[in-house]
Amino acid sequence: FPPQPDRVAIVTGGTDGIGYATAKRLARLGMHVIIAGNNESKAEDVVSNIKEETLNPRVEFLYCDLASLTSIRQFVEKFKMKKLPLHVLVNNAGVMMVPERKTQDGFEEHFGLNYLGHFLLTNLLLDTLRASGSPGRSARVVTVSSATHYVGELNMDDLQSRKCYSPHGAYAQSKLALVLFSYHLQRLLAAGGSHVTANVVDPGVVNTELYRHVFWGTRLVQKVFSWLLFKTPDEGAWTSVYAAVTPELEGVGGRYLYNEKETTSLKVTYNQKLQQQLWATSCQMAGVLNVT
Ligand SMILES: NC(=O)c1ccc[n+]([C@@H]2O[C@H](COP(=O)([O-])OP(=O)(O)OC[C@H]3O[C@@H](n4cnc5c(N)ncnc54)[C@H](O)[C@@H]3O)[C@@H](O)[C@H]2O)c1
Repeated sequence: FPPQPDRVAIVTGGTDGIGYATAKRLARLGMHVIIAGNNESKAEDVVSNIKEETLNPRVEFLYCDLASLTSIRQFVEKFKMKKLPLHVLVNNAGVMMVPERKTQDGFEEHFGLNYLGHFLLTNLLLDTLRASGSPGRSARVVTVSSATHYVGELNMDDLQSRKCYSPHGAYAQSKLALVLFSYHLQRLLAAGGSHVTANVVDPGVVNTELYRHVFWGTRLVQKVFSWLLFKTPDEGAWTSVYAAVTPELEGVGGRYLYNEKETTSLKVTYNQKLQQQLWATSCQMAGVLNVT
């Protein structure tokens, strides 16, 4: 990929796993990388490791708890005080199959953190993204979903899974919502004529700590056969990095990417009415203006 010395990126969850590998790769390309995360205990080591390995001094950590709408707003305020442009936003952070619990604002955790947190973050950063994209050099929103979205169901009457909670179902719903979000965002951006694109990526099955809440048997398989069945975090980051910087995707949005190739997502994700419905509901939940 071409060097990106004058570009700025935010990577959520960039202290671990795929996010860490993504942040490091973008830093290696010369980007100013801001890691947005809640893992403060690791932040200092992570930042100094990336700086050392990439010889790029422009790597920093800014606290952002995606399970708190207030924290997200504070993060955006702090970021905006830096008066930096923003060329790439990687919505990467996530949790998987956690027991039933709620975010600070009372949303089911997968929905609230994986989906709604990124929905708010992206909305609050759209003005900066719009101002930073230019003809032939668009700003990019890259959202990390998962193949799990293929078995997801969006339950508009019970987005918080109150009637019946299944950790897998709630994770799948959050990843499905991210695909719908990304497609609708792309349509909004294109309709507004802005030089910002939105794509969604599936990293594949990657050997990270995301699996900490799954059944112990699966954990065992991960430990023993990771070399055979799982991608490394560096390999898992590849599609995110591709979507963030490849010249092949200049001006191109609304794609679902797996192994750096466009592929089709679940049929229902192309339902524009549902995309719009989810967007409108999310605006209410996150307290942002619905501009559609
Ligand atoms: N690992 C896989 O096989 C796989 C497969 C498909 C999709 N994904 C997706 O890739 C993304 C990255 O996952 P990973 O595998 O690197 O997992 P990981 O557990 O290694 O990393 C997740 C990151 O999210 C951050 N995070 C968690 N809660 C947060 C919060 N409240 N606020 C801010 N940050 C928070 C963590 O601190 C961590 O940095 C996730 O969105 C996940 O759904 C992973």
